Amino acid sequence: MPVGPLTLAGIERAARAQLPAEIWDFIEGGSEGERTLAGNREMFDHYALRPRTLVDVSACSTGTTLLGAELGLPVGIAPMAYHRLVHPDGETATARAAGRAGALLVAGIFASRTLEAIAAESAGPLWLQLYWLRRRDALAALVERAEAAGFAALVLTVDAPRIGRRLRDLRNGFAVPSEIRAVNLDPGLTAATHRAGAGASGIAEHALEQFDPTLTWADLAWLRERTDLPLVLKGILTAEDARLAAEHGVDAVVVSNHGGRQLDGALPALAALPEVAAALPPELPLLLDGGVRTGTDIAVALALGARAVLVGRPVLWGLATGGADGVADVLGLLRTELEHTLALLGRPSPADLDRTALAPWPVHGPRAGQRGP
Ligand SMILES: Cc1cc2nc3c(=O)[nH]c(=O)nc-3n(C[C@H](O)[C@H](O)[C@H](O)COP(=O)(O)O)c2cc1C
Ligand SMILES: CCCCCCC(=O)C(=O)O
Repeated sequence: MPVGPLTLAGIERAARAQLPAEIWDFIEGGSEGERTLAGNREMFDHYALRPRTLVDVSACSTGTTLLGAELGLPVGIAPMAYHRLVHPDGETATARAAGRAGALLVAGIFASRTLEAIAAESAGPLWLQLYWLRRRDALAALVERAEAAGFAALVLTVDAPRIGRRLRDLRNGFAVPSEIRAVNLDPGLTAATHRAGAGASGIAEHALEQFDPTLTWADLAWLRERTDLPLVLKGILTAEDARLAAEHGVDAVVVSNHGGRQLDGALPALAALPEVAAALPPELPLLLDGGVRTGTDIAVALALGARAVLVGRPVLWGLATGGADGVADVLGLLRTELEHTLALLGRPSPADLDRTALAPWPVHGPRAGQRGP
């Protein structure tokens, strides 16, 4: 009897085999030389775990709380545009799987299913990610709809005044197929997304037209005036910006370099985590995304100060290969791996993880291909 994938890498292989090359490139790719994309993964190799023994681990739990909500595991689904690129059900299937697992779902402003349909399928905490659009009326309308649909927080992405130079998309002349739309936005607003010639990217063209690059800290007040929902900033990589975020009263911060898709050469997310954690008041929830692929990775991020992690591409791999069941497989594997890690590390719950769980990885040299069978 065939055994299903035992790691996210197995699901990745299956997704790659079935997706059209230009969609694969859009999902997997980073910007420019993809150094930050690679660095996100490599940074996890800098840490070793320090297991404690003779600890009762008969009842390990992966649960945590985040902005007042209970999570079954300290994992959320990162906001990603257009889930329908990989599966006809799109974000509603993702929402179903997140709810089943007790994971957070951060729906993207460029979701390809409506906010209301996503909320109807969602049984767990649901946040909405926003870009700072020039058309502030469209943003205000979205905030209102998100509140009405039961979204519990807003996530403003602050690392994308424009889209990074994604060479794969430029080579492919990538444009989003016209039948897949950002249905929560006016079609006039997103038209450029669907056109691109050779050497151009519809995504980048769209962002140049619609994203407002004048966004500064002072603009956060505009959002605050329109909603009582908690405000989360995504895309913070420095202590300076973490301090400013706290001073401006944000409710949580996501350490992120956008999965290596924006500023190439930017710090790997895990490398930025310690300085951001040190700069924030301890009660302010901190999340990390970028390169999280195993339960061990989650444990390392939590030990360095994250309350939870967001996972991006692997969710689209799962969605591509099995719809809601495929996403459930991804979240289930992460939970299984994290639970094993906690038990063998002698830290029975996420709250038991701190810097004492980590040491520098003591062996130098290339470890390529040593990630298991
Ligand atoms: C296909 C794709 C689309 C994305 N779309 C968005 C988006 O609309 N808004 C956003 O804030 N981040 C977006 N991201 C970035 C993710 O939220 C997240 O920061 C990143 O994927 C995390 O890294 P990982 O994929 O290595 O887990 C996107 C990422 C991918 C791969
Ligand atoms: C034209 C829509 C812009 C979508 C941007 C999605 C995104 O952030 C990404 O990383 O890709």
